[in-house]
Amino acid sequence: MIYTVTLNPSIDYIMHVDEFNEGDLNRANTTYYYPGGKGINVSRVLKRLDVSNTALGFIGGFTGQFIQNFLESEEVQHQFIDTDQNTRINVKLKSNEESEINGPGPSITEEQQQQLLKQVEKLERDDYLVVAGSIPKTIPADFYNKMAKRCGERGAHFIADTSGKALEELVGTPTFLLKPNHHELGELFDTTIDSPLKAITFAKQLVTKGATNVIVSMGGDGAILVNKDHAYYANVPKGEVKNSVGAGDSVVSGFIAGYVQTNSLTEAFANGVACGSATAFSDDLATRDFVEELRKEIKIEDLN
Ligand SMILES: Nc1ncnc2c1ncn2[C@@H]1O[C@H](COP(=O)(O)OP(=O)(O)OP(=O)(O)O)[C@@H](O)[C@H]1O
Ligand SMILES: O=P(O)(O)OC[C@@]1(O)O[C@H](CO)[C@@H](O)[C@@H]1O
Repeated sequence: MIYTVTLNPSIDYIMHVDEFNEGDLNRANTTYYYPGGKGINVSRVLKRLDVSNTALGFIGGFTGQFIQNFLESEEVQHQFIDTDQNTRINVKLKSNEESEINGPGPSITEEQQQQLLKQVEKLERDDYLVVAGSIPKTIPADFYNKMAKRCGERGAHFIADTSGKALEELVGTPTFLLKPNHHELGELFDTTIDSPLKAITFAKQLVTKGATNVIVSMGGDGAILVNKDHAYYANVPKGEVKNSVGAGDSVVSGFIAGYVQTNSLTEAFANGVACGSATAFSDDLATRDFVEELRKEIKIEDLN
């Protein structure tokens, strides 16, 4: 089974405003409400790719109820832990530029954290656990490490898509896949990643320190996948970017779907990139047909 973890889910409130003027009354012409949080996005896209999975994490209040109803309407399984407080609402403002305001989210008690760790202890050999998103302030920054350790003990694959202190804490911990974008990788090593070759250099350091595979997505400039034997580069398809929210998460979904369906890392990587672009070129998340269409445009090169 594949499990995703979202410690701080959200309703993503998407507002399209023709021309946003700071300090003025602005009126949106279209708005959308989607369940959000990186793990939940990974779950929704996996389901669209016919890969059954279960979403874990903390959820609460009327906003949490909306997310659960939405996931049920899409037949995404979930086993969330109730937080008593409202799940946050993140505002995604789409005008000439894309701006985001993410809420802090509810407080998570020590007891609730233990409940989640207990769920992870039930994982079985060859299961997958995907942790994705930031760690809220009330949870220690090394919380993902505790999950990674439990996965290791159970023989399950641990995958992380996170940034900042949470990513820093994971360096040196055995992981099946880390998926930073080039900004997050640059921040980790206090440098600017401005080319695939530079991304490969720093991704290799993560491999040396315990990551089996590292994918670095670089928006419209392609992506790399590095492991101890290879350094692959993938181009991205051409198209109009409508929505970058969830594009990185979709890379993770496409990779996992490709890997469990074909057992080939290069096929998984290409599928991941196709899936990221299918989301970037859509209003909501990628659909299976669109991923298949874009997959044909992606070529993988081994740069090692
Ligand atoms: N301009 C683009 N053209 C084609 N594909 C794109 C473009 N921008 C993003 N993508 C697709 O989305 C994927 C993820 O993009 P990016 O590297 O920006 O990740 P991210 O910053 O983690 O995403 P997110 O916005 O979800 O946090 C890319 O690997 C690619 O497949
Ligand atoms: O605050 P975090 O956890 O860093 O990011 C949360 C978030 O911005 O990431 C997703 C897109 O990747 C959105 O659905 C969600 O609103």
